[in-house]
Amino acid sequence: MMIASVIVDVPAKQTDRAFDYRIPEQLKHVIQPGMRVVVPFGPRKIQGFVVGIKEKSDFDKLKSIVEPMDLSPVLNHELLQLGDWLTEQTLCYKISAFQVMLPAALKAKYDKKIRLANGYDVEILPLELQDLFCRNETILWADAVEKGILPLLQREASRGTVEVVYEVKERVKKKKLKHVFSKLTGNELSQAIQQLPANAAKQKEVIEYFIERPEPVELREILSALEISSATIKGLVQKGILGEKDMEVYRDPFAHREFQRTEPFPLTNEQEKAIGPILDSIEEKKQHVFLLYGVTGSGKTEVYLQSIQRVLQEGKEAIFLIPEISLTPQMVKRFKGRFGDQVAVLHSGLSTGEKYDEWRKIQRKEVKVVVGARSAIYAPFENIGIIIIDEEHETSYKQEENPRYHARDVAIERGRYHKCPVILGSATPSLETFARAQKSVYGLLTLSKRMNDQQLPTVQIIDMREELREGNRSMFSRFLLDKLKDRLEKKQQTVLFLNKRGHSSFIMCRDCGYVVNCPHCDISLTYHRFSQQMKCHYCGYEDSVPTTCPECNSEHIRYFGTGTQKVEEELGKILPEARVIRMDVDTTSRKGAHEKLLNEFEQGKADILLGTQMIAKGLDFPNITLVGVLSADTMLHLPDFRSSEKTFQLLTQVSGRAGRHELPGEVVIQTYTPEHYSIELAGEQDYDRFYDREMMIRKLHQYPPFYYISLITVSHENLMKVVSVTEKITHFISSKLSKDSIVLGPVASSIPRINNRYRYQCLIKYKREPRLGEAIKTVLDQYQQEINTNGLQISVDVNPYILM
Ligand SMILES: Nc1ncnc2c1ncn2[C@@H]1O[C@H](COP(=O)(O)OP(=O)(O)OP(=O)(O)O)[C@@H](O)[C@H]1O
Ligand SMILES: [Zn+2]
Ligand SMILES: [Zn+2]
Repeated sequence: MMIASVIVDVPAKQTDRAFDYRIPEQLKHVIQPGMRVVVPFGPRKIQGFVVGIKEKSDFDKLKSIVEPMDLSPVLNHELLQLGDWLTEQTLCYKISAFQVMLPAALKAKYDKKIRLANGYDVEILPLELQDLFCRNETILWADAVEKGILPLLQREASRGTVEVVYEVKERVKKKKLKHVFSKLTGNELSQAIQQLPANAAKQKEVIEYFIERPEPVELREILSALEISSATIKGLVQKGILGEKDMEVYRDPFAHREFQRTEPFPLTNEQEKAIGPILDSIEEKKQHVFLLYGVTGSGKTEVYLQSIQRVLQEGKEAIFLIPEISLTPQMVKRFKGRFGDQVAVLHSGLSTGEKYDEWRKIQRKEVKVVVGARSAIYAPFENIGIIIIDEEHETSYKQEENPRYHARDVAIERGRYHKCPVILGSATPSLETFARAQKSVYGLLTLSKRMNDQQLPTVQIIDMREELREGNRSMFSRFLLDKLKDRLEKKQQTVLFLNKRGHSSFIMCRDCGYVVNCPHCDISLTYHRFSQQMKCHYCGYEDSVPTTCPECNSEHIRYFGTGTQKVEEELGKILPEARVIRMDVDTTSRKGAHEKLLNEFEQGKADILLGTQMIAKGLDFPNITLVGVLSADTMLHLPDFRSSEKTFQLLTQVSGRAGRHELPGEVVIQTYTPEHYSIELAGEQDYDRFYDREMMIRKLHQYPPFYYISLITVSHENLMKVVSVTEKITHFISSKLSKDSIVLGPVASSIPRINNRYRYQCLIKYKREPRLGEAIKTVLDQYQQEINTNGLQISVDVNPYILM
């Protein structure tokens, strides 16, 4: 008898182990480790992953596998092992570890069918199958099971003649939004304008919009772009000029694009020196982790590209990770330009189905390079030759839900398996990584000069308190304003950066200082200009903006904070001649908008690019000679020991956008705390001194990289309950650890209540605690009953990036 060990799709403590199932005779040669199967579990039939096959079981009465869900394994041997490792490292359930490695389509609801693979004729199939495929383009999986032809199909699948397709049900991920489109041709529209009454200015504006851009547009977008109400559109719909329909908003922006092929540059001396050890490591087939520490614009990307090229020559595959926010069209162009259609791109703009298609290209070895954000680290390649993590310091590489993994750790683990180099690249490495490079745990490769031999841009720090004292109440210092005017005259471009992170716009009473908070969470509500609503970002609570202050009845209660729209308005007043492109979540929510705006800026259609985090990275335009940072310190005051590091990194990245080509660059940083070392040293672009300074502080306060930390957060509706459970946990953990470790708690989390649940935490700092994982598991076991029945929640984050 053949028996399969199966991890079932029930993420709970009691089911977090393999269950044995009998493999029915007719599936004996079908079932393999790494396949998904349907198994009976209690009264239900659920999905599971086969993790092993054996001949004996300790149990006698085994149930049988109902059917397989795949023709070939979706998780290869390496990824199955990686799942075990993830479980150990992040203390998550096995099933969560497997699921995080797969595209959403394989988790979702779907219709499963089998069809002839592209380029094959029915004649290639055995007779029994020919008949079926002659009559139908696809065969339902369920029918194939019933007819008993799965083994036949499987043989064909391994020859590549048939394939399984999943049709993701619409409901799952695809988002449909109301779009407006023109029912008339360009000429007809022009005529229609003539026929409108003279006072229909708004309607005329809409028609002009469609003459310029005939494609359908999302309703919400045109309303905000033209600042009109939906009544204007309705009027045009009634006249039969426009139509409305629901349309899918996701599209692959690269689908129909031709990419111009580029050739490798001859490397500079510095680049040669940096790439040498990487190429050696590829040659020797040895795992090696490198930090490529190169200032902005020093040609890191070219080093990545040429390393990948070597890997491809060896017949191997490459994974290139980049933060979602930097996964710009420019970056994609550089990869597709060099490697053509050997590149798969995984980004959040793809629909579930499109992501699944890209994943399948990887699995079927149709591509050799994957470029993508965090989850692309699980690309199912089997012969990896290099893994590269660009902007390795970015915190988005840490997943903030279970399994709480860091892509850097996964990369190093996979590199170990494949015996290949792992490259961590940054101009501002994380302290953890730089410290390891200093201790030679990682190889240190340095690019200290910019490509064009230009100096790094000069940086001027402006004290905004001083401005205020001298009567300047504007959000622009006089110095920055002068520079802006100067660039306008010279017809050079400026990037204006507004730091939004940790800086939400809230509603405040100017008379009494009252701030509107969420009634369920101890945090202020965020104002959403578009819907004119206030929203809680933690529980979703929504309310309209009060017209008078609930505290003092004053009418001076309003939106506070500097949004990009507000900056744009102010620019319009002080520099009316400047052409401004604004990039933020509002103007880039539509697919392709991001690229379109950047293209316009590149083509010189604007003088100033104004934006948030999304413009801090990756821009490489020759005409940018000035970068202005409007609010440098908003992030400094977050309750997070990494806030100085994040501020330094961000300021350095933004500054790096200026003067990357022939023209020299200049940076102006406005701040209320010019004396803070992370701002001062970002001004000097002196990473090394920042590193020394910050390391001293980390050492003093016993934080990473001197100590590891783990965070346990307890939450419950009853405050007393939370405090007492956290206290017990703190005691228990302390008793299990060595005296060199520090256990802090119980303390209230920095957001002490979310969705009416109180939150307390216990923070553990340690250098080496092999028994910590076990101790935490014991805690979870002990409270399992309460977690299941009375709503207690305990979450564990090993190496947390968010401490709130
Ligand atoms: N060897 C080379 N010869 C000529 N030009 C090069 C060479 N290497 C890189 N470049 C060009 O120099 C510019 C900067 O290089 P690149 O964008 O690779 O730097 P980077 O270090 O990745 O920058 P950042 O991290 O700031 O985005 C690019 O326009 C690139 O095409
Ligand atoms: Zn008030
Ligand atoms: Zn809330």
